[in-house]
Amino acid sequence: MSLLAARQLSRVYRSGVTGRDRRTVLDQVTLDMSPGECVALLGRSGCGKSTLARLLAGLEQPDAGEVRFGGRPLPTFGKADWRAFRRAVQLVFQDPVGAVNPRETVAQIIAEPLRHLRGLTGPAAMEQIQGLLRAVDLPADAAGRLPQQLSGGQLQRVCIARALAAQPQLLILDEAVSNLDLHLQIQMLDLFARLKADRGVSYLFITHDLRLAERFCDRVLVMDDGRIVEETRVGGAFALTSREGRALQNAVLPAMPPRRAMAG
Ligand SMILES: Nc1ncnc2c1ncn2[C@@H]1O[C@H](COP(=O)(O)OP(=O)(O)OP(=O)(O)O)[C@@H](O)[C@H]1O
Ligand code: NI
Repeated sequence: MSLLAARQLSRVYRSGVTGRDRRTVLDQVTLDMSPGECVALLGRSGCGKSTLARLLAGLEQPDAGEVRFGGRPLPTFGKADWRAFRRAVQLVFQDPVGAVNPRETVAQIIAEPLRHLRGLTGPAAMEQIQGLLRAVDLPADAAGRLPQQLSGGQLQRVCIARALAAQPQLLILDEAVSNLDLHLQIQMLDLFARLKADRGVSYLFITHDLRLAERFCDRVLVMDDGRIVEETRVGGAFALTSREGRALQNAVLPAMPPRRAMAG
């Protein structure tokens, strides 16, 4: 069974006054995610990871190819199907400031998907909001604050809570934990791992840190210049062999805490 799949997905951005300058940002990308699977997507800045994430989430249309959800191509969806898709596939962006309305409180931000996607309002919604804030390690009184009253890392966790509020089947994390300190990154990954174990949630985890990918994911995809150039299962001493993959394995990164700290 396929949860979300991309078939020969291409995206070309046009620029210049006449739109004559064309840049192929995604070049026939094909991938398949199974329910409950956790896939890491790595590759240098500008290789097309975020573009692929937006296409998979249905936020942008491909120039060629298609995205399929549960075996059906997205363009054939009716209105009710779109709502179900919105609920099933959530995306968290790297920049939390651009992803929220600055005039809404944290509670209002998280209440949005609860109301629109799950039909929850009033005390039932408030209870969910408090539970979600606890899950992302924010204090209960954060509910009444505005985005500008939070740190970048706190606002990022609000965005994660908002995505979780939909109870998605697939969470696309576009460097969604990269701006958090390592301790919090691991805490969030523990939370995601629990949701994976308890509810079978799947993840597309976009990162620059191969070690986090290795700890958290079942499979690693390496992108280079709009293509997936390498794919490998995680486990044992796996080696990446593409030019990009080798660069990732040789990257010098800050020290990780010991593995048992992951569970804590
Ligand atoms: N809306 C757009 N119009 C034109 N070009 C774009 C647009 N969005 C992205 N690009 C270009 O497409 C390429 C891929 O961008 P993308 O953001 O997908 O890369 P990325 O792998 O996510 O990079 P990063 O690791 O820095 O986030 C880049 O060269 C970028 O400049
Ligand atoms: Ni990106």
